[in-house]
Amino acid sequence: MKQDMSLAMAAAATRDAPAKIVVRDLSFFYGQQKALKNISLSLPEKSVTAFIGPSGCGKSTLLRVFNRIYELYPKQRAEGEVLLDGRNILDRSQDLNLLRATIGMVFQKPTPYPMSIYENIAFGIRLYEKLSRSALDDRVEEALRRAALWEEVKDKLGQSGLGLSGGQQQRLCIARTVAVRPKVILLDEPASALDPISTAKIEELIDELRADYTIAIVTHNMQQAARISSRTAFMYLGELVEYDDTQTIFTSPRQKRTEEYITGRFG
Ligand SMILES: Nc1ncnc2c1ncn2[C@@H]1O[C@H](COP(=O)(O)OP(=O)(O)OP(=O)(O)O)[C@@H](O)[C@H]1O
Repeated sequence: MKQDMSLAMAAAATRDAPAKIVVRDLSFFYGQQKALKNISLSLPEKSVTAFIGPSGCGKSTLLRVFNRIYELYPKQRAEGEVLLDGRNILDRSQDLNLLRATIGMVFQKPTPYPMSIYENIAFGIRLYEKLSRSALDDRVEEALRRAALWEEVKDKLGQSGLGLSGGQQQRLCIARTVAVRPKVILLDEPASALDPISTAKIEELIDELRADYTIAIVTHNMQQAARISSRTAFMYLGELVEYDDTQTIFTSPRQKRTEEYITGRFG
């Protein structure tokens, strides 16, 4: 009941929030295969939007378009527009390094760099800013605190990030993303490789980050989508089937296919 109330409040706040990202008629191709079909939707600012749908429906592909990771692969291309604060990030003139600092991404498998915990955070900051050692120390601490990891690592900042547990590694990756002060954070199944306690920590963290960042999360876990997002998009075979307040999607979806999916009748 408490959860229903807070979701309803989050949804109401989201309805009034300005759009941070506006997707217009977006299609995506892996060679000849059209993996996203004319998607249009807006992500409200400072809120969590969840993307759900059966395997292969295009959730990760959509997230990968938002920071143009696909550019690394020659046969992949996007058509349409993705406006961030009104500017089309698919435009050729967009600086990709700047884009990836503005729109950070965390993957399913924790991917710390093979360097110290401190350097995992400091490395990205140094790419974009020239800071004194003490200012850098402060930024590293701030990022680790934001990711609820500081208390666990403050006495071993010089040790390898690879020596942390899976859940801690994932929070380190979130800290690394937050450290460069992005506007948007993309999370691609960030907790699916983690145990329930680590998953709960990541969910708590997302709940805190929503106050400052626009967050898009792909998840297979429908309870997780219901717990942490205020808007939910249901995708199927590269199409956006339904997009609404999370509570509406989970309690009274308009499309039959959405209902079948959330009630576990397919997928
Ligand atoms: N690198 C690739 N090359 C060719 N086709 C791809 C590639 N990556 C994904 N696809 C195809 O694009 C479609 C969408 O895949 P995508 O990974 O975005 O789906 P998804 O909803 O995230 O799936 P999952 O939940 O299993 O991660 C699928 O048909 C998939 O086979």
